[in-house]
Amino acid sequence: MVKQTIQIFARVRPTKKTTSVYSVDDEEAKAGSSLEFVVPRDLADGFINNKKESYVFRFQKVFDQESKQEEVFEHIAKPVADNVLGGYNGTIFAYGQTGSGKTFTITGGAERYSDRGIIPRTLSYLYQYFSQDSSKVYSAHISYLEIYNEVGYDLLDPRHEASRLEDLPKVTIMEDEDQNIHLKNLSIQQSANEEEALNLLFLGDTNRMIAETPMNQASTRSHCIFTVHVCSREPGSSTLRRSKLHLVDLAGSERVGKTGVGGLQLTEAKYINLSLHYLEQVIIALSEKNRSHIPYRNSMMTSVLRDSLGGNCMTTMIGTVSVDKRNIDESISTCRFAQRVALIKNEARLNEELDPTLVIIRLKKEIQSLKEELALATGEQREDELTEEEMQKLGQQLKTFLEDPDPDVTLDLGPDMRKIQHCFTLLKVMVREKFTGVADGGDSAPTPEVPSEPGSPQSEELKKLREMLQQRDNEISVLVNMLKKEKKKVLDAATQLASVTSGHTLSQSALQLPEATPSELAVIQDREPAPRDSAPYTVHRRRESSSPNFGVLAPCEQHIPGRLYEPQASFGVSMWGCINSAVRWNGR
Ligand SMILES: Nc1ncnc2c1ncn2[C@@H]1O[C@H](COP(=O)(O)OP(=O)(O)OP(=O)(O)O)[C@@H](O)[C@H]1O
Repeated sequence: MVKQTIQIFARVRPTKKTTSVYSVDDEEAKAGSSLEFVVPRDLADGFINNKKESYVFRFQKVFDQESKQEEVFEHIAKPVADNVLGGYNGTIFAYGQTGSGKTFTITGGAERYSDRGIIPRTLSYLYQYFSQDSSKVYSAHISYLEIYNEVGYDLLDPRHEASRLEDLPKVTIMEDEDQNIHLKNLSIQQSANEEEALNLLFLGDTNRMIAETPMNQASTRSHCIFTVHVCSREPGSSTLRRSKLHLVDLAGSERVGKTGVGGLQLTEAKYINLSLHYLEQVIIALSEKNRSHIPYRNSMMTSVLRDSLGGNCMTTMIGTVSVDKRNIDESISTCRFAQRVALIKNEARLNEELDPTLVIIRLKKEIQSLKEELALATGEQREDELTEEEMQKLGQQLKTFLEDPDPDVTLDLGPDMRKIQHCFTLLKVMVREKFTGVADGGDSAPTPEVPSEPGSPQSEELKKLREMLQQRDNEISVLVNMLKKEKKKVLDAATQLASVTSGHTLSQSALQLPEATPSELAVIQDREPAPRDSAPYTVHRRRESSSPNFGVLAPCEQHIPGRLYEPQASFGVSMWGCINSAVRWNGR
C-alpha cells in the first residue's frame, strides 16, 4: 500500500496583457515552486485597511504562461501513467474558473498537433508501453462519462447524435455491500490500439455539452471523466492487475452575477457551482482530522470520484489560473482550494486479483474430481465410455508425463478407474511399439523389458552394457570379414600344398568337415610338421566357432620354423593354427 497526499500543480493561462499581479518562484527541484499574487490595497476601502496584499501558495510545480503541453505531460501525467501501468489507480483532475484552461490542459487545443493535451498524450504513452513490454499481456478499455446538471450520460453512446439528451439512458450509481461504486448504463469499450482509443475520445468530445459564455466561447457545461481501464497479466499466470486512470475535466466555476448569464446557462451555472461546492465540502471533510462522515453522496461527481478522493488512488490536481486583474479573486480561490486538497491523504493499493475465468475452471475441475472420488469411495464406478475428447486429452497427458525428464513427475488422472485403465492400455501399446516395432499386439511378441527409470543407476548400467555390446558387434563383423579373406588364402595355400606333395587338390569343403576330437587336436598341436615332400596327407576338420573367437587360435601366434607359410599379417598368424590343426600329415 502506498500512502500519498494528493499532488497539486498550478498552470497559468497565457494572457495578452502584461501583468505584474503574480510571480512564480521556482525553488529547488524537490521543494517545488510557489505562486504569489500581489493585490494592492484599494484606497477606496478607506485608510484603515488590513487586507493582505500578498498571497503565496506552494505547489509541487507551477507552470507559467510559457509552459508547453509536452512539459505538463512529462511532469504531471507520465508519473501517474507509470503507476497505472504498475497496477495502481490514478486520477488527474483540472480545477479552475471558466476559461482558465482546464479543457486545454486535459484534452488539448484543436489548432496544432503540439497542443495535444494530457489525454491523447497519455493514450499514446500507454499503447507505446504495451507494445514494448513483452513480459506482460495488456488490454485497455475506455469509458467516457459526462455529468450534466447532476445527471450522468454515456458520451460513447452512438445514439447521442440522433436523440435528444432527455431521451438518452441516464447513467446511475449503484453501490455494492463493500461500498464499491458501479455505474449502470455506462459503456466500457475495448480499444486495441492508440487509433481506436483516440477515435473514442473524439466521439465523446463531439457529444459534450458546450455553450458560449461571456468568459469562454466554447465553455464546457459539464464535468467529464475519461477513464482508461488497464488490465495486465504475465503470460501463463492466473493473477491479473486491473487499474483505472481517471482524467477529469471539471466544469468551470463562474460568478453568475459577474458574467450576467440567464436562462439555461444560469441553470447550468447553478448546477456546476453546486457540485463544485459539494466537492469542496468533501475536500474540507477529508482534510479535517477525526471526521467520521465524508459527504460523498451529496453529488454524482463526488460519488464517482470517491476512490480518487481519500481512497485507493494516486491523485493529482491541476489548478488552472488566469492572471488577468479581473480574475485574480477566482485564481486566489482556486489556489486556496488546491492547498486544502494537498492535505488529503490517499492509500493506493496494488489492484491484483485472480482471473475469475481461471478460478471457475479450477473450481469445476475440483468438483468433477470430488464427484469421481465419491463414486470410487461408494463403489459406484462409471459405466459410460470415455469420450473421444477425453481419450485424446489422456493421450496427451501420458505423452507429457513420459517425455518429462524429471523422475519425480506424477501423472494425475484422478480417481476415475476408466481413465486409469485407458492410460494403462495406451502405455502398453507404446511399450510394445518401442521394443518390438509392432504397433498392435499379438501373442507371439516377446514380453518387453520394463524400462528403468531414466537417470537411475540401473539405467546407466544398462546403457553402458548396450554400448559395449554394440562395440563388440562391430568388432566381430570386422573380424568375420577378415576371417573370410584368410579362409580363402588358406584354401589357396592348401591347394598349392596338395599339388606340391602328391598332386591332390584340396577343396574348400574339405575345410568344413566335422569337428576333430580333443585327442586329435592334441596330436595335431604337439606334432612337428613333416618335411615338405613327405607322404600324402589327410584333412581333418577343425571347428570354427559360430561366433569367431580367435582365442582358440592364439597358441599358434608365433612363427614356427619349417612351416610352409609365413603369415601375411597378425591375423594370418592366427590362421596358421587353423592350417596346423586342419592339415595333418600322413605320418601321424
Ligand atoms: N496554456 C494555454 N495556452 C494556449 N491557449 C490556452 C491555454 N489555456 C487555455 N487556452 C485557451 O483559452 C481558451 C479557454 O480555455 P479552455 O476552454 O481550456 O478553458 P476551460 O477552463 O476549460 O473553460 P470552461 O470551464 O468554460 O470549459 C481556449 O481557447 C484555449 O485554447
